[in-house]
This record gives sequence, structure tokens and C-alpha cells, in this order.
Amino acid sequence: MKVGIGSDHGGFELKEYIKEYLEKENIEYVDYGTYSQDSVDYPDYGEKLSKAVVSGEVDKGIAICGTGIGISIACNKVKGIRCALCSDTYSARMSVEHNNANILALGGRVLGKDLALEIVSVWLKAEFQGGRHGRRVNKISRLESNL
Ligand SMILES: O=C[C@H](O)[C@H](O)[C@H](O)COP(=O)(O)O
Repeated sequence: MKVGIGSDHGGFELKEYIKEYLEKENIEYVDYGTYSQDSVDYPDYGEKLSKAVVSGEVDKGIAICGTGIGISIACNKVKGIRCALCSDTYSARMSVEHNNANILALGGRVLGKDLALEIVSVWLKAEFQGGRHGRRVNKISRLESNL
């Protein structure tokens, strides 16, 4: 599994922390920026990461901004992305099992680092359950096509 990770300046510190975790766990990743604390615009990083997920360059993505809200909104504008903003492990697991989320969004100014890592760990291990959830996710895809 290859994971893409991207953030704005508000998520930079947490992004770097999560990268250390991915390295420790031997999980391959691609860092789509930002690469410093300098102020940037979160839609730019949401777009880069989302396009990498949709093209298959990476299998899943982790998107971080100050609250996680802006970057999750941006990611969800890209066709094929189901980005879930999570601040607890239950929602993180459900976002994959029920919603087949392909990007996890986190708030770098909201979450403690240990909680963020637990959320990432649970999210990466979760598997989509299909069945009735597949039918519902397909309806979301159809909504996108009708836009
Ligand atoms: O939803 C948006 C994010 O939380 C941004 O990280 C935040 O708006 C950036 O704010 P500032 O430019 O004041 O650092």
C-alpha cells in the first residue's frame, strides 16, 4: 500500500509527525507538500493529493490543515474522492467500512498527536465492507456524474 500525504502550513507539523510513524511502520508514502511552515493555500494541496489518489499514483491519502475542514472540502470537489474528516477512531474506521473513504482528513490544530496517530492507524487498517454500503457509495458516485 502506498499512502499520499499533504497539508497546508496549519497541518505541516502533524504531517511531519505522521510521516515518522509511516516510516516506523514501513508504510510507503509520497509527500505532496507543503514542505515548510510558510503560509500557503490548502486547496492547492488538497488538489495535488486528490489527483494522486484518483490517478492511482497512491492508494489512499491523508490530508491535513488547521481544522481539517478546508482541505476536506477541497478534496471532496475532486471527482472520485470520498474524503472523511475524522477526530475519533470509530468514525475513522466507519469512514472506510461503510463509506469507502479514500482520503482521511485531520485537523492539525485540533488533534493531539497521539490521537491523530491512532486515527491514522485504525483508518489504514480498515476495509470496505461492500454489500448495502456498496449500493450507497455507488449512489454517491452517480451524484457526481450528474453534476
Ligand atoms: O480550513 C482551513 C484550515 O484550517 C487552514 O489551515 C486555516 O484556515 C489557515 O489559517 P491561517 O492562514 O490563519 O493560518
